[in-house]
Amino acid sequence: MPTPTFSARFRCADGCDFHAPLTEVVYRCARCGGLLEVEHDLDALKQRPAEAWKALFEARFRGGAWPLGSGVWGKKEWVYPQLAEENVVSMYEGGSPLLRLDRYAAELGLDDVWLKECGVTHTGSFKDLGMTVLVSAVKEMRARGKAIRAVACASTGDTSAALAAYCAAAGIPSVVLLPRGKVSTAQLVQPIANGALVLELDTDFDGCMKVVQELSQTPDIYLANSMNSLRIEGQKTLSLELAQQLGWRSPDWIVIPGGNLGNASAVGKGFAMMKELGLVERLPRLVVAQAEHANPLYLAVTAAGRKPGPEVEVVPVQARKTLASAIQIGAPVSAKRALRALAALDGLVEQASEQELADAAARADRAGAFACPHTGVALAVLEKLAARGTIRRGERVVVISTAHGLKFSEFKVGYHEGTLEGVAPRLANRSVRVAPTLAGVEDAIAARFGRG
Ligand SMILES: Cc1ncc(COP(=O)(O)O)c(C=O)c1O
Repeated sequence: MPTPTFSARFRCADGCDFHAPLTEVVYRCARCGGLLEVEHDLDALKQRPAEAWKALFEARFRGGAWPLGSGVWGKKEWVYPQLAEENVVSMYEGGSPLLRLDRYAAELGLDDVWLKECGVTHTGSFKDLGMTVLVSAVKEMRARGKAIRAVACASTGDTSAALAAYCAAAGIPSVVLLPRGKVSTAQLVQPIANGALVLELDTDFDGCMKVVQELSQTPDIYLANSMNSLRIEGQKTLSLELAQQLGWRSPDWIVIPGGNLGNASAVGKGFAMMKELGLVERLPRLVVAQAEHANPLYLAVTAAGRKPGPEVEVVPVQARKTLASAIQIGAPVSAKRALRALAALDGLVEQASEQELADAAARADRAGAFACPHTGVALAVLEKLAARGTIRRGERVVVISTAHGLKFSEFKVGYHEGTLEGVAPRLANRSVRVAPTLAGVEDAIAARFGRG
């Protein structure tokens, strides 16, 4: 049988009859102004049976064949099928570990808890998954003669790191708008090192987002935030990859931290596509976890007093300072997309306080993880749902870890030294200063573990 021709294009996510090729500079529907999504020719994809897709994806996974060994480009037909291979800008993203956290699960009265470590990747966060697609698309557009001077984003830190790295690899100028004083040192130094134009604005993320949207009205400055649905296509592979790692079975629950809410919608899209094409039999339930200091989705769903769905109106809030700085977002651009994913995946929204997120990260660390504060938000919400009996023993849970803990060393050190504002560290582990002698070391061991 000849290989079917796979294709994808933009369409209005709100259902207007608006379409555009992926090589066009367009972020919103020309009719209603709503966000776009990437629409795949599902009939063409269905011509290959589910078992054949699984075998193909597995054969490519983490292999040496460039770029198909990438977790994203190994699924190219489902992401951006028409992209010319020479325009792929890849840093071997994806292929991140899925850890089983047995000791942590036992503390919660659960027995099947996994951590999908999206931070174990080139720039240390899940943002690489979407950025490889977006920057590749820009390379393709430039190769076709489109005048794109630079690619720009507003960021709480991780998006800017990914944009700068992929643009540096491709030789494309990048501009990042950061809220001054609200990103970690490690996050700030990444785009600086990769040669981006780093602009620190005296505002919060929502303020940066407003400016970058105005900036990208100029067609030669391409917008790299996740309102650009090319990013969602790459992030969607997270679902495919974790299903693959679980033997093409959906977990019962996925718990994910939510800020601008692009990632939650990407996870929903990945599972919906796998179900439609027969790669998984059922959908998992989706839990979006928000920091109590930046919780517009939680407030909206609670106020509506109903299951989350697209009818819920999300009213922007002034996000307050949170240890989970990358999700300090009060006006989530992808709220509607995420609400659709929550409706499709029988979802829930919960929140976590600063104390809860910090303790949850420390608790998981005690069982071998090294959780960033955003992952801490998701873990704290898992702990609440387990305590409430919503998530039970015998159910499989995957928590999405969105960044590497090392990017947030100020948070980790602050917790254990007891210097985090408003947090009483219940699980602090202080280093012990001892005399440089055998007796000094033995005394310290005895003090912690008792005499042998
Ligand atoms: C580490 C980390 N976790 C979670 C998020 C939230 O993702 P989203 O904005 O897609 O909801 C972000 C980015 O905003 C992030 O950088």
